[in-house]
Amino acid sequence: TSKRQWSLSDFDVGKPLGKGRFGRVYLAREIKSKYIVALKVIFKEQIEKHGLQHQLRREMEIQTALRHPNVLRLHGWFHDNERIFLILEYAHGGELYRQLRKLGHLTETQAATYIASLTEALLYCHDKHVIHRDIKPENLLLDHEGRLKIADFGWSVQSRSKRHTMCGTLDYLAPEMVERKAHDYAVDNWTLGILCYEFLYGVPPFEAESQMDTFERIKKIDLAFPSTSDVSAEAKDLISRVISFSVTLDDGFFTVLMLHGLFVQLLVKDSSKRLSLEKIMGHPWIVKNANSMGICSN
Ligand SMILES: COc1ccc(/C=N/Nc2[nH]nc(C)c2C(=O)Nc2cccc(NC(C)=O)c2)cc1
Repeated sequence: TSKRQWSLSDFDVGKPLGKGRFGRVYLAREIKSKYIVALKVIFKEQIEKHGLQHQLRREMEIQTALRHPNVLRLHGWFHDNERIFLILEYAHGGELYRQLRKLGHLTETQAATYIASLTEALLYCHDKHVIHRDIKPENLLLDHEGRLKIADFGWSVQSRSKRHTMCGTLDYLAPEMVERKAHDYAVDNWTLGILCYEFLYGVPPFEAESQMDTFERIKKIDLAFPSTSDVSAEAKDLISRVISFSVTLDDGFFTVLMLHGLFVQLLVKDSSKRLSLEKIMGHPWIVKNANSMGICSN
């Protein structure tokens, strides 16, 4: 379908699903096939104002090329004078963030299933040399079966529901990002550790009063597990291993030459160390708790 020339007249546009910084997302049905999609409308003027044309084109090329059950499909796109329309896969369950807020925290089966799905999606993306860099609960959607879908390659959609200041939050930034070091595949791994913690405890591990405090906590890897929660030792082992692994990568295997504040070069001495994603898939907590189909009833 992505080869066809689409236009707005091909669709019945339905209710708005949510608002974005650059436009809105609507439920829509392709008239001929009756196929339900999510139509994301982006205003060209907004994109031009922020000089994001090339980034948008790159994100669209990436997402069109990715085919994976845990990556939201971009079926195609079209534009008129003032708007760009993205024809996206519709995920009935909406943002995982909303489910997490509603439930407070997830069961170990749910958390392990989502982490396994995310890891498989990241293995696929990294295999295609795509680094998402922006994985947070707001960018994770659920389909009608509860299957996780990574959405928004680079575009965060402001949901209509009350939202924690995701765009401003530093909670998910890995140390190399916080210290403005070149990010790399390890960033996505790091974010998995953050998300796993948030799935099980309901809050990200380095949440703090101010941004500066969060900065400091990330740099020091000030990771604490509340004794009140009955989270299994295996889960804590996975979280601390993934987070400390990323830092090890940062300290031991990354040599980032920074001159005059510019990134000069990123040398990964031992690229085999990067494959921590496989290690996540083989971790006892994942093997024991994750649903192999990537689906788990609430
Ligand atoms: C407000 O309650 C909602 C419940 C479910 C949805 C489902 N959205 N599903 C989507 N499929 N493909 C895309 C793209 C989307 C989407 O962007 N959803 C979206 C956008 C903005 C905010 C929200 N908010 C929530 C709570 O899911 C969802 C959207 C809103």
